[in-house]
Amino acid sequence: MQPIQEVMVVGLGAIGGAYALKFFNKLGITLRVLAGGERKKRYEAQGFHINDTPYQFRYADPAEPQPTPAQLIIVAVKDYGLQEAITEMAPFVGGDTLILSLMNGITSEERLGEAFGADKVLYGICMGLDGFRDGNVIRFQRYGTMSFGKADNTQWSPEVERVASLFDQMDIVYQVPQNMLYELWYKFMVNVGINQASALVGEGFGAFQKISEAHQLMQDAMKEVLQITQKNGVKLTPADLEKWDAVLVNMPPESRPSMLNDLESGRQTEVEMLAGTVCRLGKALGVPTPVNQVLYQAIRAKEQVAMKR
Ligand SMILES: NC(=O)C1=CN([C@@H]2O[C@H](COP(=O)(O)OP(=O)(O)OC[C@H]3O[C@@H](n4cnc5c(N)ncnc54)[C@H](OP(=O)(O)O)[C@@H]3O)[C@@H](O)[C@H]2O)C=CC1
Ligand SMILES: CC(C)(CO)C(=O)C(=O)O
Repeated sequence: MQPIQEVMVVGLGAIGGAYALKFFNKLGITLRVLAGGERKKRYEAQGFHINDTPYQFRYADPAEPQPTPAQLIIVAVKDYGLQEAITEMAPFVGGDTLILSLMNGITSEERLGEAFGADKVLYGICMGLDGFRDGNVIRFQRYGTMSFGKADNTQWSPEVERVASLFDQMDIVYQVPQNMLYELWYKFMVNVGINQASALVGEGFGAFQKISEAHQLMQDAMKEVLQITQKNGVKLTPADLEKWDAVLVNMPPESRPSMLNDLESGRQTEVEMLAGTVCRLGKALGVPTPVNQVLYQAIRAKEQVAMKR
C-alpha cells in the first residue's frame, strides 16, 4: 500500500478545522477540503479563522471535470449532513481511498460502508477535543486523543497501519483500541450525557464539574445507554461512567460541548442521533428511557427557538 499523501477533509467545522491544520502546508501532503457550489464560493470569499489565524484551503468541487481521488478522507460533518456529504464526496473515492469518520454517534461508519464498501471505512472518535465554530470562525484549545481503527484491532490491519504511519508523521495523538466498537459506544454514552445535559442547562463543562444536579442529570441520561448495552452485547459498565468523569474534570470549564455550541449559533442539533437513537433502541430492546424522552422534547423545543432567532 502506498503511503498517504492525498488527504481530504469533508466538513470543515470545529473538528474538521482542527484536524485540517495538522495537514495544512505539510511537506509531501496535498490537503483538499470538499466544497461544491455555493459552499465553495462562500469559502473562497470568506476563508476561515482558526484560533484567530486566517486560512484559505484548496477546495475539491464534486462538479469538477476530472476529480482526483483522495487516499484518506476524514469525515466530520453533522449527522444530519452525512447523506449529502456522501453524495458529494463520491467522485473523490477511488480504489485506494480510506475513509475515517470522526463523527459522534454509532451509525456514520455503517452508512459510509454501505455507500463505499465497509473495507474502505475506519471507525473514529475524538475524545477531549473542545471545538467551537460560528460560521467561518473555529476555535479549540486542545486536541485530546483520537481513537481509530477497524472494529477489532487485536492485529492492526494494513489500513490501520497506513493511517497510523501518516498520523505519526503529522504529530496526531491517537490510539488504536483493541475493541473499537466498545469505544464507539462509550463515546456515544458520553455524548448522550454531557452534550444533551449541557444543552438543557445552558452551560459548558465547568457546570458539570461543580454542580451536582447538573452532573446527576448527565449521568442519568448516560445510564439509559448503559442499560441498552447490557442487551446488545456491548456491555458498558459503571466504570465507564467514572472513566468519563476523569476526562471531564480536565476539560476547560468555559468550553462547551458541540450541541450547546449548535444551539448558541442557531444551528440544528444532533438530538435525533443522540436521544432519538436511545429512545428507538430502548423501545426495541425493552429498556425504559424516560430521561432521554424528556431531553428529546426539551432540546427539540430549544432548537426551534434558537433557529428562529
Ligand atoms: N465540536 C466538537 O467539539 C466535537 C464534535 N464532534 C462530532 O464531530 C462531528 C462534526 O462536528 P462539528 O465539527 O462540531 O460540526 P460543525 O457544524 O462545526 O461542522 C460541520 C461542517 O460540515 C460542513 N458540511 C456539511 N455538509 C457538507 C458537505 N456536503 N460538503 C462539505 N462540507 C459540508 C459544514 O459546512 P457549512 O457550514 O458550509 O454548511 C460545517 O462546516 C459531529 O458528529 C460532532 O458530534 C466530536 C467531538 C467533539
Ligand atoms: C466529548 C465532547 C463533549 C467533547 O469532545 C464531544 O464529543 C462534543 O462536544 O460533541
